[in-house]
Amino acid sequence: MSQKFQSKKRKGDEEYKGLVKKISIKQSKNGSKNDSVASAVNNESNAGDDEAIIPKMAMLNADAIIYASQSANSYSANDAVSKLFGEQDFSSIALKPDHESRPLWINPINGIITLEAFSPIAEQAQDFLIAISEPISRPAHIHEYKLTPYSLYAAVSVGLETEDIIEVLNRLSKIHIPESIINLIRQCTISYGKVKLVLKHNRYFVESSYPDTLQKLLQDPIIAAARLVNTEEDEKAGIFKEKAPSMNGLVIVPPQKPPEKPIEGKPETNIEEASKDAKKDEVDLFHTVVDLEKEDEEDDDGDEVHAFEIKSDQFENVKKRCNELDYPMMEEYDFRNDNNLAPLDIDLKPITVIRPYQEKCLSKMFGNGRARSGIIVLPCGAGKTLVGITAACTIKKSTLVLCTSGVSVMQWKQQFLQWSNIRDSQIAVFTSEQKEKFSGQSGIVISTYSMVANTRNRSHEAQKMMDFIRGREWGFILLDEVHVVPANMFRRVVTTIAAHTKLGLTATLVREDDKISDLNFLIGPKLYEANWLDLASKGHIANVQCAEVWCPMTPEFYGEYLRVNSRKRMLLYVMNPKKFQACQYLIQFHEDRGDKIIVFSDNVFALQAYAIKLGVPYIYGKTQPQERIRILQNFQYNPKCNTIFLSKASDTSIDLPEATCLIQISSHYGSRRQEAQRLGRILRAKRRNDEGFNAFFYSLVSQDTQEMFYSTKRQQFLIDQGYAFKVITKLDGMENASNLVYQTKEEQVRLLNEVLEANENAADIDNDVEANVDDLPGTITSANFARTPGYTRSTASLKSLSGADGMSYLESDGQTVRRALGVGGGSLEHLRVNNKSKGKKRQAEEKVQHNPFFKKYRKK
Ligand SMILES: Nc1ncnc2c1ncn2[C@@H]1O[C@H](COP(=O)(O)OP(=O)(O)OP(=O)(O)O)[C@@H](O)[C@H]1O
Repeated sequence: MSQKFQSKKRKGDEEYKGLVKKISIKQSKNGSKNDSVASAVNNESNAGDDEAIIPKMAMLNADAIIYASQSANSYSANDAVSKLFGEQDFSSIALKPDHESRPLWINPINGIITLEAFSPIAEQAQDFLIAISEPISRPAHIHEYKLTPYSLYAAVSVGLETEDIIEVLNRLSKIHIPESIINLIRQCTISYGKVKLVLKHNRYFVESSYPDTLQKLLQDPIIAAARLVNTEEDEKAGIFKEKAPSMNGLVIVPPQKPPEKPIEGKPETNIEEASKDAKKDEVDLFHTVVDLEKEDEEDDDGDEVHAFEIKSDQFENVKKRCNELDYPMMEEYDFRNDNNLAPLDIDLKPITVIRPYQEKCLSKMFGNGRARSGIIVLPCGAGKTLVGITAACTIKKSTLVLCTSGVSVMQWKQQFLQWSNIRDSQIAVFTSEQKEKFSGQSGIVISTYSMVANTRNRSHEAQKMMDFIRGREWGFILLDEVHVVPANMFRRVVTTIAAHTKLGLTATLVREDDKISDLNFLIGPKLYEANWLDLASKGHIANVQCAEVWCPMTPEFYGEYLRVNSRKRMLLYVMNPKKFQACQYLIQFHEDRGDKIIVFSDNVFALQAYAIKLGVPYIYGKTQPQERIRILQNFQYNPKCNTIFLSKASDTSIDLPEATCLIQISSHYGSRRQEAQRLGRILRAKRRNDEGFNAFFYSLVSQDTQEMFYSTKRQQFLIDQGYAFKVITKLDGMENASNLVYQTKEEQVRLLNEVLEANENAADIDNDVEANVDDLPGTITSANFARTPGYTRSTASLKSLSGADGMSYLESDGQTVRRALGVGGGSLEHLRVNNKSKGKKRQAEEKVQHNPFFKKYRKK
């Protein structure tokens, strides 16, 4: 087990112990466990709004853990070696006789589930585990998941029930489910998912199949005061039927009909059929999970649903109160029966075929014929946009889409027009530049979080647009890149706009500020999370070779690095001449192979210095829109423009499927999310289905500097998704390259002086990003593609390429770091030969005729 892995584990265990301690103190103060929970609820009620919205899940978690830690010793066989394993000694737990055919094991102390990903039923087991637990780490052979109160809440939200979860887990487990885990599941699911908030005919109803729960809620003074007693008109309208008087005035909602058309555009692919047959045996073995959902539907049909109405201006208070009472309300929208909101005439175009995993996440959202609010997590480039559009086509009501930048706004609009039959007049854009309204009763508005959440300095036009957005009821609100929006901005948006269904989309449900829990309650539970490597193996996203390239510092740079303050240090390790050379060498190497390369730097000083020195075009926050479009178009369609430099401005929202190689020269501290988003720029590579195709992701780090620490931190998310980072300690062949920059000591010292003379602010990241990104027009779309010259790009055969062969590397898969010099049989030279004629041809072409586009970027 690697040190990193162990320290992560230790940290998790310490957090648990911390919680246990906290709870124990509360218990001794308050006398009993229940009192402690009650006091926690009271404390939360008194806390600010931010905390009150989050129920006491952590407390539940801690309660369960107390149980677990008390019984920890009972898992030890207490033999001679037990003490070596401490609390992790589970030698007394008996394996089931047929444990070999069962794929998972559960840690009774911390709820971590270890899955054998090579088991024949691993795929189905993964589906189940995704529904009930958080994926922690999913490399090729062994996966780790963790049961948490949030994940169990999400499980209940998509229709799983307590006993079913325990039953299926038991079937899949090599050991009998430990008592501590059963307790955790029971405690976390007992009250969740039992109460729903349903908006019907513009009236809010609290619904449940458990009348006792509703009675309990009605005993709360705040909820009781918010209740609206049903009138006779309701009965006449036939919406409800009074239950027996003993039900204290609760009404019974007629059972839901199953949806006529579950999801628009359901694919009927042969692949699906074929894999169904092949997996029949496994499915038989796994029938419990599959049947579970069927049984649910059947049960649902027979269930009596009870409800009471609440005043519409009180729904936020009731929601908050239910959270405090630990009965968080799931939000569901009965869109098929909503005759109040004007319908939106929108359908997927007949040519649109959604992929199986896209269908799977949508089935979690629309599983019971209503629309559930929640979050869908799909890798970058896996098609979140189409998932959102399909959801809008299913709900068919006015839709508000919020994105992080003006660029994304334009891309969303273009994608709506591409995939659906929506008319141009029905789709409006609200950005700092355009303030459009749709015509007619219903339509789509696409805007940014900042436009909607901003409360200061609104222009008259913007204010009118805001009144338009706030003054109406939205059937659906789509929240793109939910993980990046600051919590307070998010709260402002979600609480001021009336929407029946909220869907959050993201690739990286990690926030460096650990505010993910806010999202669970502001939007809803996570409905689905896809496996990156799984989608790559099926060709939906590209296979990527990841490598960290270690660049030694020159003695002069390192001497200054040890001397100067931390801001200048950053500039020194980014501007290290050896890194310059590595970058240039990799660009040449990959251009010769026929790759299109993006070089990322979030530091503008370095971005400009590298790009100008290497004669390559670059885009950063201050680049004018016209110039930006010109550069991107050249990158996409000009065979002579194969490399561009981009700043932080293009981390997300840039769709360049031509890009097949990414080199990162400067990255902002240890952001795991940013690293994943950058990788996302090449996951959508057009050529991903070419035989043997690999995209390449290089992170250049200066050896023995802070950058190495940040780099390791940044990679963690991708390592958890199963990506293995090769560490290249020496780029094979670089020493023989004669045309590299900064070869002589004089040149290196001159560069050092430039860095030392640079203003302190030169170490800043591209701060113009947020300010400018809203103003930037979209990247190349099918609409403006028509206006571009008819360039085509020939593809090289990549059959024989297998990665960074021949380089000296260490491999880091999160668990091992091993030296593997020259492994792979090939060499850089060998790889170059495969595309040599093509590379030579290109060089020859360039020699003859310099493209005027580059002139500006070549150093005079
Ligand atoms: N079902 C599908 N059929 C054909 N093409 C698809 C499908 N789904 C997605 N795509 C294409 O895949 C590409 C990536 O999609 P999209 O931009 O929605 O990804 P994303 O998940 O939002 O990525 P990111 O997180 O990086 O923004 C787009 O070019 C899109 O048109």
